[in-house]
Amino acid sequence: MMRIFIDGAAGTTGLEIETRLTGRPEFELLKLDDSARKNAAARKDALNAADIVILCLPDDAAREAVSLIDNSHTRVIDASTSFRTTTGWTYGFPELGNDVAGAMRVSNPGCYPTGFLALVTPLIRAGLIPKDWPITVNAVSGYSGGGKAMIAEFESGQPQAAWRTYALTLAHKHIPEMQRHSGLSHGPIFAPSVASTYRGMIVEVPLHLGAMPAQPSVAIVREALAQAFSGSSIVTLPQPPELLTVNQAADSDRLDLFVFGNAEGTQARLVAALDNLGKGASGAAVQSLNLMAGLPETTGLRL
Ligand SMILES: NC(=O)C1=CN([C@@H]2O[C@H](COP(=O)(O)OP(=O)(O)OC[C@H]3O[C@@H](n4cnc5c(N)ncnc54)[C@H](OP(=O)(O)O)[C@@H]3O)[C@@H](O)[C@H]2O)C=CC1
Ligand SMILES: CC(=O)N[C@@H](CCC(=O)OP(=O)(O)O)C(=O)O
Repeated sequence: MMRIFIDGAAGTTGLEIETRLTGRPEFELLKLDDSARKNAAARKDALNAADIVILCLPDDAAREAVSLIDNSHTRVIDASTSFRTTTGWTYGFPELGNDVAGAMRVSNPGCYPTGFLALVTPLIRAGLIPKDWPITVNAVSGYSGGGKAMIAEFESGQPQAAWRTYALTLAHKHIPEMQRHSGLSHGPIFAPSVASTYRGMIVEVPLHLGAMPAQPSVAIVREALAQAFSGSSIVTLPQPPELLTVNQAADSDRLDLFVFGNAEGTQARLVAALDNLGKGASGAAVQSLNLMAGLPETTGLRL
């Protein structure tokens, strides 16, 4: 049995991972009781006793946790933003060709970048989108994306907006990883928003196909994505439902991709649907854990 320690197991992402791992015979979960879960000495012992640790902490606490590991065998999956563009860390998106199975340090992708990178990276690699193309990404997330604090706000009983946008300084923390792992020469314009629903997410990239140098057809774009993810049962291109809602992939660990186009074939909307707590966080972490443990990647996932 591999020993697993979830640092931050009482938080939104940590609890979801613990639920997915509970009862799995391959893993022994190391746990700290409530009085010790923020005690640095107790955390240090657990971090060093584990074969694989999963950090579900705010950025500063995640950096601290990594600094507390003083042995060479403990492997790390970090759910925070801290190491997603750090040299020496493997970006935990195996469908993009990253070697997660053999990695010592894995950064779990951000929820929005997961949708964004699945939509654009294969098209950039195929030469259909130029690296310097001006890209915009619009997105809506369930409020659990903001962790315990935002959940408390939305569930306080006070009236909440049905939808609100944010990151109006155009400097959201996910832009660096979107740029780095897509291969774009500059970051996209990113317009995220939150809806008054617990979980689920839509990430959309509109494209003027007719203005692009390769002028790819909608069919070519769809085929490039289908080919890129042909080996995956997590990232797929299902038939679009009649109504595409923010809850399309909620309560699952799937990443559903759609390509819509106008009749002339000059414009497209690339759309990714996922659960911010599924493939956007806990599902991706469990997928990476499976690979690092030498197990089939979908073990214990909800597809
Ligand atoms: N929610 C989401 O959809 C996603 C979140 N993430 C990332 O995952 C990480 C966790 O997020 P999320 O679960 O939403 O956040 P939460 O706020 O829900 O949970 C964070 C947990 O960390 C605990 N914590 C804080 N500081 C320490 C510390 N020094 N030592 C031990 N525990 C500590 C908190 O304790 P307490 O309970 O006392 O506050 C809380 O239980 C973040 O980096 C976030 O950015 C990534 C993808 C998606
Ligand atoms: C709705 C909401 O507030 N979402 C969070 C992102 C949640 C997330 O998954 O970000 P990390 O993976 O980087 O933690 C935000 O925009 O900051």
